[in-house]
Amino acid sequence: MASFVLEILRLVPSTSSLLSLYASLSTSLMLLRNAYHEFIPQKLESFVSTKIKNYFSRNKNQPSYDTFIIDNSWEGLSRNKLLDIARFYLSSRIGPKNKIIRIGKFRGEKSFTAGLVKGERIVDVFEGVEVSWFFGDREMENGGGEFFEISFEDKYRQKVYYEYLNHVINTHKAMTEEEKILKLYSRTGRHWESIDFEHAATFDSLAMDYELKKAIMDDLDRFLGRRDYYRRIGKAWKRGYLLYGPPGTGKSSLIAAMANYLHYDIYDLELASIRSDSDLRQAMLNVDRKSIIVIEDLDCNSKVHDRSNSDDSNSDDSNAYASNFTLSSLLNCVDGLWSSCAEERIVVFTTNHRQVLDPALLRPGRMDMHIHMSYCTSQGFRILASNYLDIKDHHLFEEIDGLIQNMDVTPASIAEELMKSDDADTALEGVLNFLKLKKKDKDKIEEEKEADLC
Ligand SMILES: Nc1ncnc2c1ncn2[C@@H]1O[C@H](COP(=O)(O)OP(=O)(O)OP(=O)(O)O)[C@@H](O)[C@H]1O
Repeated sequence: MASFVLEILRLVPSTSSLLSLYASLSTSLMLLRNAYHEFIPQKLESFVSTKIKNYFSRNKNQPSYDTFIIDNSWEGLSRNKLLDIARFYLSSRIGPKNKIIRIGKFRGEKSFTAGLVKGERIVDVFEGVEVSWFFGDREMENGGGEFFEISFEDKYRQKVYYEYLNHVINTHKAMTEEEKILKLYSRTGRHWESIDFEHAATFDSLAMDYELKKAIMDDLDRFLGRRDYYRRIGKAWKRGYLLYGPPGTGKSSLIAAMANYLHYDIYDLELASIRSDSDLRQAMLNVDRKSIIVIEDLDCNSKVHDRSNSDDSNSDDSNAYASNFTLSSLLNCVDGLWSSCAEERIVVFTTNHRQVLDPALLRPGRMDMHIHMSYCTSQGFRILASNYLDIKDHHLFEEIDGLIQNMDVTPASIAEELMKSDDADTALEGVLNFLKLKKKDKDKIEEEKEADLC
């Protein structure tokens, strides 16, 4: 027995040999760790450790999550529309769990609007799948700024990608179409900003001849119903109108009537605010579908004046009118290659003096329809009387008709007279006196001219 114990003791390593084994083992481990950090890139290292963590967390029945990011860091000119869609969609998903929310009440809206605050999270449930949204803001680098993060269990990746995101887009579409309040956009800096557009003008209230009015409405109807036609003939689905005529003949009113008729938003593009060709392209590309882009008072923009009457015609670059943008760039956005990047929209140019515009803008095919906004006619006057006084006939109509036909008076000035009284007799007397005064002035000028000739 004693010899057996002695044998066992001999086999057990001594304390010193155990210590030296421990020392060599820990040295090897340290060397291994240093080599791992030195030769394995950090990205690969974190990938491996995430995978290991995921593996163990799965084994502990803890789900792993995937994340989609919606931001504006994409290369290119146009804004990521999913940002706006997400913001709008989430405003309808804000619930009691959100401790801090933004609230506001805006023109045209019956109740409050709620919005997410940056740094807040919101959980949406889609067909039993929990989707967590985070609204954040990065430094403004690479057009970054605001962003959304959508996180969900990785096993629902396909569902979120193919079904949930479409659900978000479709819900946004249905919400905006259902309670669509038209918007009037203008540019501040490099961005479009909007306010609610509540102009009451309609084709019914427009004082212009019936035939012209009908021709415009028919043209718009044809445009709306011709999506496939435009595809077939290989043209972008858009339409251009040039409205020309003296101030106060209703050019802006016609644009408002068109927007109300089509239910399109208006984008008011001031050429004076455009800084370069790329700025112009960016402005045009960031216009949504179902919109009217309005470029008013073209004659006030030196860049679009008739080149044949301009000193610039002798310059090296005959297209460059000023330091900001070129006419060719404008034309390109209207009906060139750039115009085909956006569809279902209408471009309206207005001018008080068509004759000073560059012929390139006026050549056939450039603008689909040239609409002359004329001085007030008898038909126009009847419409104004019906709008302002709610009357279809009056004993003064004939005398007023006789004067209006031979004079250059704008619908705006007749409208101003009609607004002076709610009483039809008084208001029409006012119109008559105004016209008689105008006629007197006109006769005097003609007499003076004749005298000069003699
Ligand atoms: N054809 C019209 N039908 C009905 N109202 C009109 C018409 N023309 C002018 N008015 C009235 O006159 C006001 C001014 O008209 P509007 O601004 O549409 O004219 P405009 O041609 O766009 O003028 P400008 O060239 O100065 O911008 C309108 O608010 C409207 O009340």
